[in-house]
Amino acid sequence: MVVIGGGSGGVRASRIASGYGAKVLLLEPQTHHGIAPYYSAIGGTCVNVGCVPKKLMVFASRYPGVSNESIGYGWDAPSKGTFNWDKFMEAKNTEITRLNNVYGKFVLEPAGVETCMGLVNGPNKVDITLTEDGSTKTVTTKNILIAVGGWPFKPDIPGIEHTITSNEIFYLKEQPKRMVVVGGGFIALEFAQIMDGLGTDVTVMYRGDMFLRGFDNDIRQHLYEEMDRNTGIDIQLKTNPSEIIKNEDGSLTVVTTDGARVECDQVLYATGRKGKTDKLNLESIPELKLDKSFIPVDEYSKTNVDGIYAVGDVTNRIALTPVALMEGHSLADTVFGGLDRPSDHEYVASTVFTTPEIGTIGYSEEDAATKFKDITVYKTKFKPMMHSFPKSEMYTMMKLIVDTKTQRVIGCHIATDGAGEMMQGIAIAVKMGATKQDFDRTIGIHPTSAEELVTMRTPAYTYVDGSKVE
Ligand SMILES: Cc1cc2nc3c(=O)[nH]c(=O)nc-3n(C[C@H](O)[C@H](O)[C@H](O)COP(=O)(O)OP(=O)(O)OC[C@H]3O[C@@H](n4cnc5c(N)ncnc54)[C@H](O)[C@@H]3O)c2cc1C
Ligand SMILES: NC(=O)c1ccc[n+]([C@@H]2O[C@H](COP(=O)([O-])OP(=O)(O)OC[C@H]3O[C@@H](n4cnc5c(N)ncnc54)[C@H](O)[C@@H]3O)[C@@H](O)[C@H]2O)c1
Repeated sequence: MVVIGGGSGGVRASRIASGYGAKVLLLEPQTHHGIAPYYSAIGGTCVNVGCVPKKLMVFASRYPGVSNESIGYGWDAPSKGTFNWDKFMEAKNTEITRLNNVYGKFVLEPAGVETCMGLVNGPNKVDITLTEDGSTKTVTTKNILIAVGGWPFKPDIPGIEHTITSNEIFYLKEQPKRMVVVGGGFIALEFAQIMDGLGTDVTVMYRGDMFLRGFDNDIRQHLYEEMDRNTGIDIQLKTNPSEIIKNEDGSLTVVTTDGARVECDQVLYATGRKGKTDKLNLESIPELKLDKSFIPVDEYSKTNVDGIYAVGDVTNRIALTPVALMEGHSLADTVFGGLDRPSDHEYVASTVFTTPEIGTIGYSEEDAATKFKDITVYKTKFKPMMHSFPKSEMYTMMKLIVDTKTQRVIGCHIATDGAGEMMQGIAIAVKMGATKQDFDRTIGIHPTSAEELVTMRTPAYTYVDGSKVE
């Protein structure tokens, strides 16, 4: 098998397939992270310009909040300190280089990885351009796995070339003093909060009524209120830029469709990602079905052409690292391990690493009411001990959505500190099919916020035949 793309899905599929005795060649343009044109390297988006460096920035951004609250716990007013962008970025780069080296030793060396661009050239042929010297060769193979991931999408408006994406933010030479973030998904909200925490003046522009479309509505509203009250972020809903103007002093002016103007130093576009298929020479397999930039696959990650598979973000299923890992693993188990392993995308938990974090699994209240018709909703909002003692106005929200007929918990949504860590355990229970009674007979851990999940006894309201009954 030739695997094009050494990210989460490609690396996992390669390792498992070669464990079954398959001859695998894995292609990736860089051994180490770095700026344009690739940004990514072995390990993929997650390790180089995604989950990992992002989470390091999340950690960095939360110290001022902790320091502020410490006053309520009896600490004399701690110095606010200043954030040193250069120092952080240097340490971040060293850490990502360390991870690249780990991949080199444990993935590149044993798995026969070529550092090169791979381009398909028909159903069983891949052209390889070596990164080192630009020389080319062609290999023939029984199976091709396309695991090239995604790339940021930016709408085509005047001045868009002056803006950055999540790729560039990890390599900015200096911390912007003022920043506009465009979008209302995971990346926009995470970076808005990161940069606010680090001391940048942030404006979020989201074109819709409320950000995080598709998430539970109460949780979206809750996050909005928490961000509005506890951060300096100027959240502008129903707002979309129409033009970006570069001024003589290097600053930028964002002009919105309703004529407003916001001055800033950087504009971060986080308006979604497309599949990175544009330079893959897919024209060489005209029979291969595409859905715009994405490659549709069946539950076994097989395309409509025999011997060609795709996993991860490029398939436009669920764009998360653990999902790409599962897809790559299942594919290798099925094709090389003789097992029947369809990918399983039901009840996948995820977390938006804002403050508070938004941990979620299963159906939102709105989707559950449409699909299951009769549901029972349990809901709580409270000030957790950690924030109530220092008199901070920071609230937690937790919701359980239960299928009334079977009593199965079909959705759980948590907005609180550490929701990601909390949600992983809940995800096991929900995936196993736990009922509300299973939650009820589980003894809480005291004193925690999480114990609320097993002590919510009275329904907030129900839905009967899809309609809300208070
Ligand atoms: C800013 C950001 C933050 C994120 N945070 C999280 C998070 O907290 N949690 C989470 O679960 N997910 C997160 N994600 C999503 C996660 O990174 C992706 O879902 C995951 O990396 C997808 O894996 P993949 O294998 O499909 O592709 P990728 O990891 O993108 O790997 C694809 C690889 O293919 C290589 N490639 C592309 N074209 C070619 C070619 N022609 N030849 C050879 N190689 C090629 C690329 O260089 C790349 O390294 C984040 C994403 C971003 C952008
Ligand atoms: N914590 C995590 O697990 C995490 C973090 C980051 C990214 N991710 C993954 O990466 C994916 C991509 O993240 P993302 O934030 O780029 O995408 P997204 O799909 O989550 O959000 C894109 C946002 O841009 C808006 N948008 C789209 N086109 C627009 C346009 N023309 N003008 C204005 N706004 C526009 C959308 O309304 C949406 O709010 C996520 O869906 C997620 O699966 C996960």
